[in-house]
Formats: sequence, C-alpha cells, structure tokens
Amino acid sequence: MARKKIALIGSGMIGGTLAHMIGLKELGDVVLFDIAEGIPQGKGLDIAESSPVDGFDARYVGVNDYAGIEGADVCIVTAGVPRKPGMSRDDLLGINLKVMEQVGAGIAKYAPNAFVICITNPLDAMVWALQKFSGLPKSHVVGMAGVLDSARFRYFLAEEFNVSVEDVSAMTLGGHGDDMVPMVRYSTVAGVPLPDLVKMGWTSKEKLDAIVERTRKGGGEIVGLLKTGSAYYAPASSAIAMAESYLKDKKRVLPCATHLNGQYGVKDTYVGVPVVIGAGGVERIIELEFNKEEQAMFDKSLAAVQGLTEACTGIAPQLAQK
Ligand SMILES: NC(=O)c1ccc[n+]([C@@H]2O[C@H](COP(=O)([O-])OP(=O)(O)OC[C@H]3O[C@@H](n4cnc5c(N)ncnc54)[C@H](O)[C@@H]3O)[C@@H](O)[C@H]2O)c1
Ligand SMILES: O=C(O)C[C@H](O)C(=O)O
Repeated sequence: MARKKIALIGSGMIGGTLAHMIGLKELGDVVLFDIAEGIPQGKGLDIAESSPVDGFDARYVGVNDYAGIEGADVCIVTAGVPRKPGMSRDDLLGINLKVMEQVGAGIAKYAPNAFVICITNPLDAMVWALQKFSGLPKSHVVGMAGVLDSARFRYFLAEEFNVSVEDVSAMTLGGHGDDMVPMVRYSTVAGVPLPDLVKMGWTSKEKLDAIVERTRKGGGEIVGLLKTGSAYYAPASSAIAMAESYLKDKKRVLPCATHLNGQYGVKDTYVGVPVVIGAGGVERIIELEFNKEEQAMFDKSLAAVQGLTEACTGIAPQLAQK
C-alpha cells in the first residue's frame, strides 16, 4: 500500500514537531509548506537525516508553493502567528484570518479530498473561516483544541491523585478560550467520576476548582513561561491523535471543534464537542445532555466564539455568503 501524504501548512514550532512525530509513528510521507523560504526545506532535511538513527521510512519535502501539497490525504494547518505574553488568542484574529484565506484557497485547489485539521488561533473562528474559504465538506474540516485542553486537565488530575495519566479520562468542551468548559461530571479516574472522588476524600472541591481554572488558562501558562510563543509539543501530539484516527479509521471519540448545524441547538458554528473520527472524517457528533450549570458555561463559551465569527464576517464579508 502506498504511503499516505500528509501536508503541514505552516512549518514553525508546531509544524516541525508534527513532521518529526509523523516520521517516528510512520504515519506517511510529509510535505512541509511555509511562506518562509528555507524553513520547511531545512526542517524536512534535518528530520529525514534522523530517520536512519530512529529507523523510520518517510519521505520529507519542503515547499513554498501550494502545488507541493497536491493530492494530500491530510492537511494540518498551523500557518499564522502565535500570541506572546500580554496578548489573548483573540488578538490574532485579524492577521490569522488573512492567512486562512490563502490556506483555504491552496487546499481547495490542490488537496480538495483531504481531511483538514486546523490548529491556528483563535481556533474556533479560524476553523470556521477555513472551512468556508476552502469549501471542503464540513465533515472533513475540524479544529484541534479539545484534545489538548483535555490532555492538560488529565495531566493536572493525574498529578493531584498521584495516579497514571493513562487511568485519567477527562473531557473539555466549548470554545478554545478561557471560557472553555472542563466537564467535571464526565471526567473519571478508572471510571470513577470526579465528584465521587471528592466524596471519597481523594481531593477537595476547592482543589478541583483550582485544577479546572488552571486547565482553562493552560495555554497562557505556557506562553508566560516561553515568552517567545506558545505551546507546541502537546498541541502537536493532540493533532496527531486526530490525524491517526482518520488515517487508521480508528473511530476514536475525541473532543474537536466541529461544525454544528442544529446539534446542541447551535447553528453554523464550530465549537468543541465529542465526535467520532474515522475514515469518513467526522462520522458522528455526540450530543451530551448538560445540567443547568454546564449549559450556562457552554452558552457563555459559545457566545464568545460567535462574537469572534461575527468579527470575521466584519473583516471578510464574503464569509456571510458561504
Ligand atoms: N488550537 C490550539 O490548541 C493551539 C495550540 C498551540 C498553538 N496554536 C496556534 O497555532 C499557530 C501556530 O503556532 P506555532 O507555535 O507553530 O507558530 P510559529 O510562529 O512557530 O509557526 C507558524 C508558521 O506559520 C508561517 N506562516 C505565517 N504566515 C503564513 C502564511 N500566510 N502561509 C503559510 N505559512 C505562514 C510562519 O512562517 C511560521 O513558520 C498559532 O496561531 C498558535 O496560536 C493553537
Ligand atoms: O495559548 C495559546 O496561545 C496557544 C494554544 O491555544 C494553547 O492553548 O496552548
């Protein structure tokens, strides 16, 4: 069977990490694309030169022309700019929206059958715009955020309980902003929900609230430490989990920014909910029943996302027609 072709649109910190992980996991051949000349070529060659040491077979090509992504099976989009300390993700909207227009046109022309994973921030608005600019089916354009936010939640919980991260399952829904919705009721250690663990004395309500807050601000915590940009190892791992589920038809259930049109009572908006990802792209959207408090948090997060998509339409009025 021929290897799959994976195009990385943006070859910065996340793009380079993705390229390395794809080789190590032998998921396919890699095309690195960027507007910066030499970066995708240099990163591609550097990683290819590591392949004899690590023992993986994958072809690496670096390009500055969208023609290079022709026929890609998967496109992972990180093109644009990250935030720096003092900025919110929303401050990136104007600049990254223009980038999404170019990326959407490039994917539409050269990789219209691809499964597209957008990572660029502000995530929910950017994936919404990218789907419209590209015209690709909504089942084949998703945003990565929930897997990352849930991974942070899982990591903090595993630390608190002093148990393996593997036995902690957690879910974070809504938009990828500080109003995201970590779902305490649906998060468990070996199947035991967090509220039960509080009753069992494993932790206190106050400590759990602090973990939820830390999860919500997890991106900003890393930005504050790095100072030059934002997280890239965990974001790359998270996008790889989504790409792998598509490429191997694993049908994993993952929280992803997905196009909702009726589900959760939401119209034409991308926001994080649990979905099944398989060979058909987003194959099923899981509609959870929220309690009153969860519904209020989801509505708040949704309103923030919809404010951003409205801002996109203000900048690019053609988005309203698509
Ligand atoms: N969704 C998430 O959970 C999540 C997590 C981390 C980062 N992010 C976002 O991902 C994006 C990338 O982060 P990064 O750390 O890799 O940034 P980076 O600056 O290291 O890389 C971005 C790359 O995009 C390239 N680029 C800029 N404009 C372009 C264009 N018009 N066409 C093609 N390439 C272009 C740049 O040359 C650069 O190499 C940022 O917007 C960041 O906020 C999102
Ligand atoms: O916080 C950021 O700006 C990057 C990303 O969205 C993250 O959550 O790490």
